[in-house]
Order: sequence, then structure tokens, then C-alpha cells
Amino acid sequence: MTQTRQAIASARRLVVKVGSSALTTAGSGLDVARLDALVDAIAARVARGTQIVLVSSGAIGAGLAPLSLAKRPRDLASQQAAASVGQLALAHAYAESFGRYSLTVGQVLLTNDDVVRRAHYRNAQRTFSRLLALGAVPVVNENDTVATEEIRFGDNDRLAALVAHLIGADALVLLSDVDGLYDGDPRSGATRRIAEVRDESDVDGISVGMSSSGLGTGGMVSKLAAARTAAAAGIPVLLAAAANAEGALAEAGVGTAFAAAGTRLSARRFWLGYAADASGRLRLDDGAVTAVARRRRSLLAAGITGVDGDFHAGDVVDLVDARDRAVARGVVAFDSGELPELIGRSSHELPAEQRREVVHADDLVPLRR
Ligand SMILES: Nc1ncnc2c1ncn2[C@@H]1O[C@H](COP(=O)(O)OP(=O)(O)O)[C@@H](O)[C@H]1O
Ligand SMILES: N[C@@H](CCC(=O)OP(=O)(O)O)C(=O)O
Repeated sequence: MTQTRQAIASARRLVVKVGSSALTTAGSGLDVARLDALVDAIAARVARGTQIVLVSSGAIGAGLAPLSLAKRPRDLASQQAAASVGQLALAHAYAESFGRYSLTVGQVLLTNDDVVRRAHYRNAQRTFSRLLALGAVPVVNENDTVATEEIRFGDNDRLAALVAHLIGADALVLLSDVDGLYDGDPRSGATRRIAEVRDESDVDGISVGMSSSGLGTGGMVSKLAAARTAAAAGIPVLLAAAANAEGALAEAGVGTAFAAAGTRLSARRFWLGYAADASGRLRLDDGAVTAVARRRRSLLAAGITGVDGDFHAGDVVDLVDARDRAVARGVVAFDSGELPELIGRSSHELPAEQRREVVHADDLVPLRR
């Protein structure tokens, strides 16, 4: 057994995330038998002394049948209506199911702001910590009924990774309808499961696709992003089938295990790189990409080829390469309106008052890709 799997199997504090496709079916809504099997596995782990926070999707899926909706609606208002009905069904089912083990559940519905804004973050931290101290199992979902398009997480894999950091979890377990990460979309023929992801080279070149069930939102793309986020926070991740929650939670011997990054980011740098919302983007030439992403240098105006968005000095921006891939994030030192006349120019060509880094190295976090 690898060190990563051992760390997951022996974690004292664990976030378990279960996806819509593992709990709901398009026609008939919430599948209580599958939910009970998941709860059996979680209760067994709690009985071993592990504190568990469950991040559960499935509100929208569970709300479809009661509202006579044949499939997941596309518009936000109908999704919110379905989530409103489905979240109640979901909470009720968890309370009943954990009740079989005399375990109490607490519902925590979060919006993006609760995790991204620092003051709200501490508030959420206190709630989780008290629920766990009192022996309850927090059941988390996005507060879909109030979240608008602009402020949504939209994907619970990311929410689970941020909650794992927030509660200081020792590991994150993502349970889905697929039993791990494959080297290509498993629907497209012969593909092989990747058992261990030690670093980025293990996932280089693999093709990841979207959800197959039409119920989940992010597909494998969002699971990989969540695994990177958790890894940056020093948290190992297991991706496994919800149908085998028992195997995943008891021994961590199944699925795909993602090793945590060697060096854990400080809370501020984690927030900057992975939690904060970006207000704009700076496009970088190849030299600047190497300087900021590999050499950890400050970003100078000379290496910027374009500016997108409307932002102020002090805001967080994405730094993207020529192919539009985010390579780093940082706090920008200029307003977006000031930058167009500075970019592409060397420092000695700039007026003295503007001769400073556009993003200082101390305010910049290279992203794991
Ligand atoms: N490389 C890949 N490895 C595994 N699954 C993949 C891959 N590419 C795409 N997928 C799809 O991603 C789906 C899981 O995502 P999703 O349905 O959003 O899950 P959940 O509802 O659990 O969040 C799988 O059922 C699978 O069809
Ligand atoms: N908050 C939404 C789920 C969003 C989501 O990320 O779904 P999934 O990809 O199934 O984990 C719901 O409860 O329906």
C-alpha cells in the first residue's frame, strides 16, 4: 500500500464527496438504497473514530421527479426550483439513514462567498468545528436556491476541496459513478485506470471529458481540478466508485489515489491560487510564462501581451499563456485602465512612477497543471 493510500485510510478528519450520478437516476430521482449503502460505509468509518464531513450533490437530481421534470433543466430558475425541492428530500433521507446508527446530521448550505471571503470563511470554520465537536455529521451542499450564475461554485468537487482545506482535513474522498481516473474517457473504448497520480507527469496527455449521466456537472475535468486544489493544500485525494464506498473508506485500496504536494501552501497563498475569484486576466508571452511559473519571478510589463477584464490594483487576476491556459494567479499592482499603455515595454522605458512589477513575486502563485 502506498503512503498516500495509508494516509487516506488512517485520516482522522475526512471530507467525503458524493456526486449526483451516484445518488440519483434521471427518471426516478433519489435512490435511497444507494444512499443507505453510502451511509453504512461512512458510519463504519465514524465508528473507527474518524470525523467526517459529507459534501453531497444530488439536490437538483432529487427534485426532478417530484416536479415532473423529465431531465435536468438548463435554466437557472428551474434548477433552483428543483434544488429547493430536492435538497429537502436529500436532507430528510440523510437524517433517516444516519439515524439508523444514532448519528445526527447537520445541514450546511454554502455559497461561494462563504468560502472565498475571509470573514465568512472563519464563520464557516467555527460552524464545522462545533458540529464535529458535538459528534454530528455535517452534510454540505451549495446553497443552490440562492446562488446566482455569477456567484455559484457550480461544481461540488471544487467545493469539497475548499471545504477540505477549510476544516483542516487529512484526506478527501471523491465518490462518483466511475471507479477512478482513466487514461481516456471510459466511454470511448479501451482505456486503463490510473491507480496512482504522484505528480502532473502521471496525468500529462490523458483525455478527460464531461459527465456521462447528464446529472453530474463537471465530469472528470472538475475532479482533476479538485484533486490539484487539495494537493496544493497538502491533502491527499482518493477518487473511487460510490458503489464501493466501503472499500474506499475502509482500506483506501481502490480507485485512483492522488498524492499531496510536497510543500503545503500557506493559507494566504492557497486562497490566492485556488479560492479567490479572479477579476481579470493578463496574457503573457512565453518568456514571462517561464519567469513566473518556473522561476517564481515577478511579472513585468514587458512580458504582457494583453489585458482582459475590468479590475483595480489589489484585485486577483489570472495569468494565462498564449493558449489561454492559466499558469499562475496573483494580486495585480495596477488598474486595468492603466495597463494597455505599459504592456510590452521594458522597465527603463516606463515613467518612474510606473516602474514597478505588475504582479510581485510575493503576491503570485504558480498553478499546478
Ligand atoms: N478520463 C476519464 N476517466 C474517468 N471518467 C471520465 C473520464 N473522462 C470523462 N469521464 C466521465 O466523468 C464521469 C464522472 O463525472 P460526473 O458525472 O460529473 O460525476 P459526479 O456526478 O460524481 O460528480 C464519468 O461517469 C465518466 O463518464
Ligand atoms: N449542488 C448541485 C450539484 C452540483 C454538482 O457539482 O454536481 P456533481 O457534479 O454531481 O457533484 C446539486 O445538489 O444538485
